[in-house]
Amino acid sequence: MKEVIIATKNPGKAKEFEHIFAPRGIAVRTLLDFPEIPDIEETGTTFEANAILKAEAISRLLNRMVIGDDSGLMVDALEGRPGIYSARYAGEQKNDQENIDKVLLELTGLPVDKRTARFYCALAVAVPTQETFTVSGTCEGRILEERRGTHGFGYDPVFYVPEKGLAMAELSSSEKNKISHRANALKKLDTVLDSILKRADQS
Ligand SMILES: O=c1nc[nH]c2c1ncn2[C@H]1C[C@H](O)[C@@H](COP(=O)(O)OP(=O)(O)OP(=O)(O)O)O1
Ligand SMILES: [Mg+2]
Repeated sequence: MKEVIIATKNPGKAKEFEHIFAPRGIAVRTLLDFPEIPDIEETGTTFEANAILKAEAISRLLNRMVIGDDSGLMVDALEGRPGIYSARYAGEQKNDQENIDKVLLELTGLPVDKRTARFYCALAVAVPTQETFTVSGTCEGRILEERRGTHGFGYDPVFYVPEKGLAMAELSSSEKNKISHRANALKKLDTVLDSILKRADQS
């Protein structure tokens, strides 16, 4: 069976990649399957740079094709924050609930039309001996005043998706995986992924 390795330790991301790749007969492995691999420091200043850091570090280590995902929430009223700091917005402990609370606090009293935001996802594909490339995807929405829904992960409970009339965390995983920033980035890989997988198989 074909297999793709995603350089992530985030179980929420891992589930989404599995959901997206399984119907294509591609098994997903993540760093959760390689507990001995240490954290890759995200020292880049862009989502793309951090996705490349993760993908290339793990690709070198395993000598395999690896996809890195760096993603986050960009709030217009916060000049794009939390941005690349989304995971550690409320501190290095990387706590989703505390991160949400911090964003909600910063937006206290802000009217609906000023609460626009987007999710951003950069994917980097690193293949041994080849040049790494990146794609990106976004998903537009607004920050709610309170949490809604129990699905998904990260900031999903406070991210309202206007086209659905629901919070991201109220969508089923199938629905989220059709419209999310991650899904939109992956769509751009569609045309190249098969050939990459073939080449990666041979390497
Ligand atoms: O679909 C999403 N729905 C809700 N929140 C999301 C989503 N996608 C990213 N996010 C948030 C979670 C985390 O606060 C940050 C990602 O940070 P990011 O460094 O890319 O991932 P991470 O540290 O959790 O795992 P890893 O680096 O091992 O892939 O953005
Ligand atoms: Mg991270």
